[in-house]
Amino acid sequence: MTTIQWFPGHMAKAKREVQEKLKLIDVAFELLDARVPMSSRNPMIDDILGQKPRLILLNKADMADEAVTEQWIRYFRDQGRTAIAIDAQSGTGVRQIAAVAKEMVKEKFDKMRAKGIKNPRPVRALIVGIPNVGKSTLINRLAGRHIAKTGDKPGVTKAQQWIKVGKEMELLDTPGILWPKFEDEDVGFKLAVTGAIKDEILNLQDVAVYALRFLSVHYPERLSERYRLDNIPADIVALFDAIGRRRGCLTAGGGIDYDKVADIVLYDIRTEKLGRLSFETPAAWT
Ligand SMILES: Nc1nc2c(ncn2[C@@H]2O[C@H](COP(=O)(O)OP(=O)(O)OP(=O)(O)O)[C@@H](O)[C@H]2O)c(=O)[nH]1
Repeated sequence: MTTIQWFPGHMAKAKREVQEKLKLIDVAFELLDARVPMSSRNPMIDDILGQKPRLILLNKADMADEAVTEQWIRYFRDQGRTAIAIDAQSGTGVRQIAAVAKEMVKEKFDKMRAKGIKNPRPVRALIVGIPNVGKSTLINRLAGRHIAKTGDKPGVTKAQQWIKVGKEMELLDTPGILWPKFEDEDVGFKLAVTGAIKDEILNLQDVAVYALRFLSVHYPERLSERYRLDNIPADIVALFDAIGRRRGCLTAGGGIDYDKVADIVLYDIRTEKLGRLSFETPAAWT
């Protein structure tokens, strides 16, 4: 497993690498995490992709709140962009990608035909996204076989060739890896909550505090149900205590083991024990 350290030099290199690849392709697939579409977005993406046709793929939609994902699709549509929800792991939504991509580059290909090219080449595409957003999983899914290395931990993508996706599309087998806006603390927490950045990077209790505050406001009924709480204490320590007591997270001295509570809450979020959750809504971005 490689660990990506994002320093200014690395970011400049990553940008250059993506821009080199852009010369080879017709359409870019911007892969985002449907649960946190803004936090999983590269802050310079418009600058990096320029005028290249772009299809936004809201991945891991199986874990996101469906209603919120619909809002995001509308949000992007209002900005003149096309977004679709997919689940690269199970393949839901993946089959429509080639058709939508083809439609997006129709003008360019019509021009080729007008110049007398009868059978233009397949539409060429590149996947770009931050670490752990599902690039390798999607490449494998589109290829219909195992090509790219995937992993639970961030930073595992390797190897470059065209992969055939049906007759009409081909994909570069090495995705463009870009960085998130990690200087923003909120972004860091959201990426940590959804498991996109490694648990060693931020303090787990801090991440759990962030998650519980969010859930208390946006999904209180899920917390009540999961941890059998009659009411959700407004005080965060009281909430940790309540969950800790329910789950028997006690220290040797009989106090609450806050690390254990944090572990349980984050595990429950990441394994959908609290249901499908979205941690960002478009309302904050309009
Ligand atoms: N539930 C769910 N999990 C997914 C989906 N897509 C990918 N995953 C999981 O997310 C994790 C990361 O996926 P990868 O395909 O390795 O991500 P990547 O973007 O290639 O990661 P790097 O190699 O770090 O750049 C893996 O555990 C996948 O199984 C999805 O649509 N739904």
